[in-house]
Order: sequence, then C-alpha cells, then structure tokens
Amino acid sequence: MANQSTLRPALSSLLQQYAQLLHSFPKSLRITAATVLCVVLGGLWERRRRRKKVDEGRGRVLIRRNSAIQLKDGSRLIYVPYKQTTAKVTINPTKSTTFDAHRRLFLEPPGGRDFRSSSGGEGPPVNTKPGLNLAFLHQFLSLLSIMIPRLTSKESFLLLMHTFFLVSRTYLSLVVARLDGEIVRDLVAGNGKAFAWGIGKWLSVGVPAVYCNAMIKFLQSKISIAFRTRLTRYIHDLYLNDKQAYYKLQNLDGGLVGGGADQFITSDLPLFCDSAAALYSSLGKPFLDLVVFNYQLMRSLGPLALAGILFNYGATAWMLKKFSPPFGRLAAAQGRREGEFRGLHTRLIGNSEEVAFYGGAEMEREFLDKGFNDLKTLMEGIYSMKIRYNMLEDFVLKYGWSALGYLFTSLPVFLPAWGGLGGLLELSNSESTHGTSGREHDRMKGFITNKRLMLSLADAGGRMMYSFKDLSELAGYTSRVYTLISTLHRVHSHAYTTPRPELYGNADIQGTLHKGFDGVRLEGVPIVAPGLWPRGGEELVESLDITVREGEHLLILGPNGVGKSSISRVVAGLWPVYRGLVSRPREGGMGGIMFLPQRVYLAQGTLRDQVIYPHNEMEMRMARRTDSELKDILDTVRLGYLPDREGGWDCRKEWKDVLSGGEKQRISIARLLYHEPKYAFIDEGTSAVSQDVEGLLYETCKERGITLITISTRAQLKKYHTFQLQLDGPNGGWEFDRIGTERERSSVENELRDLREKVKNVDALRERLKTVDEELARVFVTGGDLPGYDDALAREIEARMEAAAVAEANGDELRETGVVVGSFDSPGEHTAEEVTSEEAGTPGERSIWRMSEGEDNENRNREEEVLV
Ligand SMILES: Nc1ncnc2c1ncn2[C@@H]1O[C@H](COP(=O)(O)OP(=O)(O)OP(=O)(O)O)[C@@H](O)[C@H]1O
Repeated sequence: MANQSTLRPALSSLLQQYAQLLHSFPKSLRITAATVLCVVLGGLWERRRRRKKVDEGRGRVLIRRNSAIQLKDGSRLIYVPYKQTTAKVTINPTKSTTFDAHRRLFLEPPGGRDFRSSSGGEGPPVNTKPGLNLAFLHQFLSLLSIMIPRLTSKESFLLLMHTFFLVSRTYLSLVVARLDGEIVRDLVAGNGKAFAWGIGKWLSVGVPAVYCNAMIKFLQSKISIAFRTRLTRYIHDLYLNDKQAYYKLQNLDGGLVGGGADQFITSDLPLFCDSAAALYSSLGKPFLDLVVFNYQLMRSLGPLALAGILFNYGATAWMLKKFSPPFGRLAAAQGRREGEFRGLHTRLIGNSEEVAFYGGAEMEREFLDKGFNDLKTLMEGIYSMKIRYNMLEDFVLKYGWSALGYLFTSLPVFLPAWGGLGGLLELSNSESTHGTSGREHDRMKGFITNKRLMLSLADAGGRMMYSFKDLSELAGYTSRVYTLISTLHRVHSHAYTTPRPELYGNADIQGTLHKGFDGVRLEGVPIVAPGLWPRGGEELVESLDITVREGEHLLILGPNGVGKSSISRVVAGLWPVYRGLVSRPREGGMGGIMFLPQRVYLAQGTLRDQVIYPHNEMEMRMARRTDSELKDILDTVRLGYLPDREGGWDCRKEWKDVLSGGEKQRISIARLLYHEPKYAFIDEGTSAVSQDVEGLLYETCKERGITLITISTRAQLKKYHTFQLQLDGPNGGWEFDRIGTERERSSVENELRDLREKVKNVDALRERLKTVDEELARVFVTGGDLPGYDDALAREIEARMEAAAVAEANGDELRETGVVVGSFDSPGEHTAEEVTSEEAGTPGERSIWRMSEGEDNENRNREEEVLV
C-alpha cells in the first residue's frame, strides 16, 4: 500500500540523480552559472520590453492583409494578419497520388463483393447500417488515414501531448487518492503536524492537476480543429477541381441521399471531428485509469476483488449493449433530416425574390413546417428512446457499482485471506502488539484510499460505458463523412463499372472528349440527358455531326427544352460523351473556350471580381491587367456607369440582387471581353439586353476575334452568325446549314410571297369590318341610344346568331327581351312586342332580316373572319 505508484520512484530517483550531479560541481561554479543564467534572462526580458516601447511609439504598423501568392507547385501562400504582424500560411493541395492511394479504401469497403453480386454491379459503398460493427472500424480507420497522414504530422504531436497530459492526470489521481487516505488517517489519529503537512501537499498537487485538466480540454479542441482542417481541405480538393464533382454529384451520381454536400461538409464533418477528438480522451483516459487503478486495487484488495470488478464490467457492457437503442443509426438519420430542413431554408434564401413576386410565403412555410415537423418527430422519438436507457445506465453505473465497490473494499476486513495487501496488513495488525486504535487507523486509511480508487474506477468505468453511446453516435457521423468522401471518389475517378450496363448509364460511356483542338467538333455524338446512377439517360438529339472553325459563328436554334443548352453541357464536359468524339479547345484564356450559361452567376466579392470571374484579383494583377482596362470593357458593354454608381471597384454587394436582368447579361459579356477566349458558347446571353446594344455586343465580340456559338430561340440573331444548327424537336432531328444559302433564301422568299398575298387583302377586309361594325351596332341594340360597338357585344351577337341557326334547324324561334332573333325566311311572323328593335330600326336594319339564307351564311362567315 505504501508504494502506490510505479512512476513516483522513477521520478524521485531521477530528481535525486540530478541533485547529485549538481552537487558534484564546486560551489563557486554553481553560483557563477546561476548568475550568468539570471543575467541572460534579464537581458532578454529587457530587450523585449524596449522593442515593445519602440513599437508603441511608432504607432500602427502597416500590415499586409489578405494577400496570397500562387506558387509553381500549385500550393498557395497566404498572408494572414496575426497580432502586430502577418503570418504566412502555406496551403498545399492534396496530391493526386494520395487520392489514388485512398481510392481503394473508399471504393472497396469490406462486403463490397456482396453488394456487387446482389445489385449486379459495383456501385455505391455498401449501405451497412451505422453502428459498432466491422464497417465502422474500416470507415473510421480510412478517415484516420486522412486526419493523421504521417506519424510526424502535427496531429501526431498533438495526440502525443494529449496522451502525456492524460497520463499525468491519471498519476495525479493516484497521488490524490493516497493523500486523501493519509489526511483522513492523520485527522482521526489527531496528528496535527502530519495533518497540516498533508493539507500543504494536497494544495500543491492541485496546481498541476488543474493545469492538466485545462490542457486536456485545450488539446482536445486543438485536435478536433486539426482533424477538421485536414478533412475539409481533402474534401474541397476532391469536390472543387477540373472533374466538376460539385456538379456531377447532384446531376449524375445522386449518391448523397438526404441533403447536398453542404450539409455533410458544414454540419456532419464538425460533429464527427468533435466526436472523434473527444473519443480519445473519453475512451483513452478511462481505459488508462482502468488499467492503473485495477492494478492498484488488485494489489491492495486481492485477485478476488479484481475478478469481481472485471466480471462487473463485462456484465454491465453486455446489459447496456442489449438495451441500448441504435444510437449510430439515429444520429445518421438526424443528420439527414437536419440537412433536408437546412436545404429548404437555403432554397428559400436563394430564390427569395421569385417567391416574393409569386407571393409564395404560405406555400414555402408549409414546406418548412413539414421539414421541421419531420425533424422534430424524429428527435422526439430519439429522446423518448433515451429515457429508459438513461434510467438503466444511471442505476447500474451509480448505485449498482457503488454497492459492489463497498463489498470489494470490505474484503480485507471480512475476508483477509482474500484481501491482498490490505488483508495481509489486517492479519499482521491482528497478530502485532499495536493497539486497537492503530489497527482502526490503518483500516481507515486503507478504506479511504481504496474507496477513492474505487470511485475513480467507477468514474472511469462509467465514462467508458457512457462512451459506448458516444461511440455509437460517432459511428453515425463516421458513416456520413465516409459516404461523402466515397461518393466524391466515385465521381472523381468515374468508378462506375457493371457487367450489364444500362443504355446511356454512367457505365455506358463510350465516347471521347478531346481537349486541345482548334475549334469545336462533334462527330456522331448523341446528346443525352443523363439519369441518376444507376439509371440510364434520355436521348435528346440523335447523333450530331458539326464542326465550328475559327470565325465560323454558329447559331443553335430550336424550341424550348429540345436540347440546345445540353449541347454546351456535353462540350463543357458536364454531361458525358456517351458515343462519338467531341473535340474542343482547352478551358479559358487566350486560345481557349469559355461558356456563358443561361443564368448569369454573380460571385461573392467586389465589382471587379464580377467582371474578371473566374479570375481573382491576384490572377488579374499577375496577368498585368488594370482597372482602367476593366473600365473600358464596361464602357463597351454600356455599363461604364457601374463603378461610380456602386461606389468603386472594391465595393462588395449582393450583386445578384443589385443588378438588373439586362445588366447581369452585360456583365457576362464583359467577362467574355476580359478573358477574350477564341471560342465562346453564349446561352441566351442577350435575351434581356435591348436590341440596339445586343447587335453592338455581338459585333464587338466578333471584332475581338471570338468565335461565337450562340444558343437561342430567336431567329433574328442569324445576321450575326455564319452557320445555324436547327434542332427539330421530340424525335431528336437536326439540320446544320450555312446561313444565307440558296435553299434558305428560297424558303424565306416563299414565306415572304405568302405574306404579301395576305397583306393585299388587308384593306378590303378593313373596309368590310367597318361596314359590319356599323350594321351590327344598329341592328342589335334596343332603345333609342346607340352605344358604341364593342368586342364583347360582338361576341354575344355571334353566339346568338349561332343559336339562331340551331333554332332554325329545329324550326323554333328564340326570343329574348330587347333582342329578337327570328327565323330568316319568315320575318313577318314576329309579334309587335317581340320586334322592338325592328320597330325602332331603319330600312337598312330590316334588310338583314330579309337576306336569303345563302347571303346570310356568307355574311356571317365574313363577319367571323373579321372579328377573329
Ligand atoms: N441536369 C439534368 N438532368 C437531366 N435532364 C436535364 C437536366 N437539365 C436539363 N434536362 C432536360 O434536358 C432537356 C433539354 O434541356 P435544355 O436545357 O438543353 O433545353 P433547351 O433546348 O436549352 O431549352 P431552353 O430553350 O428552354 O433553354 C429538358 O427536357 C430538360 O428537362
């Protein structure tokens, strides 16, 4: 019992050796060394003080802020303001070899074969239910290889430090347990001096103990943020690169069920990192405590107590596992619901103007309320499931374990033969000549020490058991983060293989996209709207063959939804080339190709950033472009007033709300003029621009040597283009022609001739319309006043004439107050009251009634024609 710790003797012997070494030097030398050390330390302190004073006198130092440099190896050097200076931070992109090495971990999880055989193809990772199983171990270790890439990495150092403080804390707990026993013993024995000395030691132990506790918490947070940084950068590198995973994830793969990648990255990832960092201390420290305290207890209480304690652990773990709800699955489900709810809000924020115009608040609230109700129902279910489990857990861990603790600590007293060192002490005390009081004091000390050890052990065991729950939750978060990374890997490396490919499915891509061609060429390329994996896509345009060379501007025409924009998606590489060959220049810049989408995207940032997108200011400066050049470009697109109106190039606004539809489109053309690519796809890029400016924009682009491929529904744009591609509609047909060919001219001429014929009749028809108007106004109105003729009345008359025709066929008469419509061949049969209008009318009016049937029909037809 006296020698409770194995570390203590080692430490004290180290200190003793060190003291001996010091004493071996002569006294004068020791004094000199101490003086030199004091002088050096004092000098350093004084220097620091003076420098601080000088800095304060100089005023605020000019600090470099928010600037960055792109290095040749692809890494970025960022200057971040730090205290009075700037700190340099280098961000290295993840190497492609790292992705290659990790692909197997994320695309071939254990059990992948089962999935392959059941679904007929390799696909998304096995959807193992999140929980404490082998899949969790695999997923966690795979993520760990990203979080701690090397043994020499910063995270390893942090974990080492954390371990050091955890071990120190455990050692201090042992010291505290022993001190506790000693203090109580001295108190009971009435030994005042020893008691006061004990209190002094107690306080001196408190200082390193609180420091340890604070460091444990601090390092846990540091580890969490370090893990998060590693994972976030890794995910961003996979998500935002030239493979366009950010687009394909939603539009081709669809593997992220329950929210977009945003929810996974911003919500599930931090939860996972916090949970993983906490796990190390919530599992590592109790584990260490268990080993050390159990050893101590075995020494003082004997093997019987240890066996009992171990059995107790086993039984508790079994019971808690048996009655525990599936925390892992619940955490994953909650994450998914949270994601859906958040997604609804994001959607509303992104489309607030449209919703406001439609007055759709009520509808949106219904969606949001439903999303929240789903989340609430799930969370309430989880909470109610936890009640029973928490009751069981509390009873077992607090009351059951304390009762057993009393039993075990009583072993040396009641069963000294089985009571280890305590039992031996008990036996020797009973045989020795010490009085009863000495035996009781030792018993007291032993009991207090053991009780404290038992309490610490119960605490450690309890935390270990509680951490089963944390572990299950961690399994849920792990599964979410692993799903995200494995889906990204699948999209990134296009890992879709299957023995029986679905037509135009992700595994049925046989075409080629060739970048580096001077022009845009499609050879035998069907335009297919892709279906979400593993479904196949739908063919919109059948095998397309077109070539656009420099200066041969192409206009793509066709009705809505026929697949015009889809051609640009295929050429841009967003949609797969299922068959044939697509050749195009490389992305962006001089000699490259640029795509202006139908909906103009306005990025976060300054006005300058809007014009130079997707460049940033750093790239613009590196390309030696200036603000005055940007101003010229804005002048060209008739937006020269923007810098003054908005407050300069550096002003930041929510540009999508600030600029009008036409202004947005002109900003988009300004981007084109800034980047000056050789080829450009413009998808309905000027539909909101006034016609005078539209022509100017097209002509300017052409003057700058940009070959245009314009997508539009408006044939007026033909005059700015050389070729046209007409998409025909549902059958996927198309026609590619030079604009202004003989065939096109003759078809236009035919159309013109038809129109001219029609125009010739217009005057005659107008004359007739006038006559009919006058006649109608006179005939069909009762009373003396003749109100002006209007359309509604004419339609009513028409309807009545129809009815009269029907009545005539039936040999009936239709009567109505004010207006009487009679049978045409027997007008004389009307009664005096019925023919009110006839009485008030003129001979001209009556003549209508006397018209022959043939005349009437002809007349009516003509009226209809005119009215229509
Ligand atoms: N991401 C997508 N996944 C699957 N189908 C899509 C996707 N985007 C568009 N489609 C479908 O592809 C078809 C063609 O769309 P596209 O945008 O090419 O039409 P468009 O001819 O440009 O029409 P508009 O003149 O209205 O812009 C449409 O039926 C549309 O529903």
